Amino acid sequence: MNKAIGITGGIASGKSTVVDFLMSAGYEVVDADKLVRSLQAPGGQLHQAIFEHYGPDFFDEQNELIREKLGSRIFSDDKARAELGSLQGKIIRANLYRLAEEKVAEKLKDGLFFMDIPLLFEQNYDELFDEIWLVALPEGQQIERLMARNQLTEAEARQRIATQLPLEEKIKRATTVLDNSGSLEVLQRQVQTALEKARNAG
Ligand SMILES: CC(C)(COP(=O)(O)OP(=O)(O)OC[C@H]1O[C@@H](n2cnc3c(N)ncnc32)[C@H](O)[C@@H]1O)[C@@H](O)C(=O)NCCC(=O)NCCS
Ligand SMILES: Nc1ncnc2c1ncn2[C@@H]1O[C@H](COP(=O)(O)OP(=O)(O)OP(=O)(O)O)[C@@H](O)[C@H]1O
Repeated sequence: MNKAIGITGGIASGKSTVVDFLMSAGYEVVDADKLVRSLQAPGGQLHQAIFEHYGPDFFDEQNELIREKLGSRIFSDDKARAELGSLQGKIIRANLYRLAEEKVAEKLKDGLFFMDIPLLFEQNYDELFDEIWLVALPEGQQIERLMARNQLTEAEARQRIATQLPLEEKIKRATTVLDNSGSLEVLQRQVQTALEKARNAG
């Protein structure tokens, strides 16, 4: 039986960067956002429900969801975000649980299974994991990195961060905190240490 490790953190905190380290070290990592995107693609379990609720204006000529448009809608409106949660929540949850169950039973490097799952705490996925690694950084730096990566204004970046659980709350629920306020090398060393601990904990 593999050990399941959830990797989480606020928007633009550095989860994908941690995942890149793990994957280049040969570990398998399931990406929850990617799974959600496949469910939202034409023919996927969520596509029809989103189409019926939001209408054709939210889809392009290829019938693909215009993600930035739906993102702008839900990040600026609490009610719209809650609605999207009720529309998608159950199906996403069932698929993530199924995938985790499958992976935990597979033969994997060092008996470790990782899932990159941004909304782990907000949507209460804690019980799926033996360990939870939180990628953390001060809000000022998070805003800077988010603005640079997504070409957002400071107000837009702050608004997105405000839709997520505060960092202090996440720290309380994490088993390991990876501080990403320094260089990539410093982050990588913390990942190595966390990996050694996870392997030794059996
Ligand atoms: C609204 C959508 C279509 C926007 O797509 P887009 O490609 O612009 O963003 P992407 O999916 O890459 O998400 C980027 C980041 O935004 C944050 N985020 C996404 N959804 C939410 C939300 N409902 N509340 C708070 N933060 C969110 C996460 O940090 C995520 O990593 C998409 O984010 C979505 O369907 N969100 C719901 C996802 C969900 O419920 N996932 C559950 C398992 S993590
Ligand atoms: N230690 C670091 N120093 C400088 N920039 C960094 C560092 N770590 C990550 N970044 C940059 O910050 C941005 C956010 O990192 P990354 O994409 O890994 O975050 P994420 O948590 O996966 O984001 P999201 O969940 O929003 O997709 C990226 O542009 C990345 O290159």
